Amino acid sequence: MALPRSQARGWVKAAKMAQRRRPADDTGGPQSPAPGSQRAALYVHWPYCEKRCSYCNFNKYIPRGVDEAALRRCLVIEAQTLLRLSGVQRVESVFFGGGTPSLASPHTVAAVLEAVAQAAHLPADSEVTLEANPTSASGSRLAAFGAAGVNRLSIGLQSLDDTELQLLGRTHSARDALQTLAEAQRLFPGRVSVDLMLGLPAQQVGPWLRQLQGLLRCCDDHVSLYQLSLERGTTLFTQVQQGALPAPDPELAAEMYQEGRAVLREAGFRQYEVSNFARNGALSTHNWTYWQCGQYLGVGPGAHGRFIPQGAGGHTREARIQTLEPDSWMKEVMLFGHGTRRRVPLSELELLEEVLAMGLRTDVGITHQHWQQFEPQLTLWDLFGANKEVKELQEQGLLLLDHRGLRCSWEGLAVLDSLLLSLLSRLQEAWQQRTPSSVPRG
Ligand SMILES: C[S@@+](CC[C@H](N)C(=O)[O-])C[C@H]1O[C@@H](n2cnc3c(N)ncnc32)[C@H](O)[C@@H]1O
Ligand code: SF4
Repeated sequence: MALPRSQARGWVKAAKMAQRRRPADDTGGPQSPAPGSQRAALYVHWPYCEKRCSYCNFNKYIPRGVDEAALRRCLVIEAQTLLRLSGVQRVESVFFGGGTPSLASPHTVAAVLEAVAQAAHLPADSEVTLEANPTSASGSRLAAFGAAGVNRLSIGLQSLDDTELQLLGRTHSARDALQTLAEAQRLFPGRVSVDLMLGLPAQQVGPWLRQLQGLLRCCDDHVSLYQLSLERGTTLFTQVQQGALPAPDPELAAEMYQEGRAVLREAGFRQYEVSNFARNGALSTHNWTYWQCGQYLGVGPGAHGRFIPQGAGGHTREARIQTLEPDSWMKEVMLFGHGTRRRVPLSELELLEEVLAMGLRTDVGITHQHWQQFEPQLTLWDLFGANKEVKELQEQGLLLLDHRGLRCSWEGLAVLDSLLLSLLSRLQEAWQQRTPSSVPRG
């Protein structure tokens, strides 16, 4: 029986949501923590923002007053607990995301890093990224974050057009954003990323491309392009629903994306993932771990993690989700040492679906060696070598299956969602055809 399309779509969405770095070379990726190894990446969620942006439905809160000392204590305790539960001994990267982590005090960032370094090995050259909003990232604050251990910045520029920034409910102007970008590059040369959105209501291809070209004249070596996803419950969604704003046009958004990636390629950027572009090897090590299905620990309200807990048979990887609301999360951390709200053991098939959906987001795709780490018996050739739909996708020049493994072509990467539906269906079909005795354990 094939995978129901609705379930396959769930995976496509999950893989997209995971958008969110030591380079190897300009064709491969960084080494990611292997499945079940004692290495992991660590994500820390700062749950507060100054103001709600009109499009954002991330787990964030507008505080009346933050007891930062208490929050810091809880982040430290939870990081220590999850490192102990996972048996992780080496942390390859740390990512402070949010919310707006550039609103945190650099002291909080330093305290979390110190706790991680005490509980595990945190190599001196580990990538430590902070998401920064222009309004809370003055030069002196960025320098203080650098002194606290941050060595990479991801700046939420979103647009270089003040009218669009107002529509998005951002607290900064294009000028603020460019000033922050210049200061960031002075302090973290070669390690500054910018997020640019596309597909906004009423946005046109030409002006947006001129924004991108303007950005390329002053940006560093990493750019993320995010297509607006109109999320229920946001102000923007209501404005569109009530007719106050035109609905984003998916065809225009697709055109912006196609033209944008061509402009970035022309400027020497490698599209190493569906939304991410880097030159001079400036890939995100941390995000690479997600796409390669390495282990990661998620610390803070609403953070997600994937790791094999020690002592519970030691084989099954779990998806962990921390309690969303900061005050409830803090109470749980003080009581239990962590605020894990849900632990979901991943079946072997679910893990393979993740390997497929996440790996194909990258230009490297899934190498045979990588696949074998997760599934030693059923090879990529066994699965897809004789499949009619896969053959058709290869003939259309969208997919490649060869001695290296399975990956999208340049054209295929732009339409990954439609390819994934067929591939995930084929994986589930093959899985169900196996006799129970041939299903590997571990
Ligand atoms: C959740 S924010 C956190 C970092 C920071 N607070 C900021 O605003 O830049 C991370 C990125 O997610 C993207 N994002 C958030 N909501 C989105 C949406 N509805 N559609 C597309 N991208 C979105 C934005 O581009 C943003 O840069
Ligand atoms: S986009 Fe960033 S700043 Fe805006 S509400 Fe979301 S997390 Fe906060």
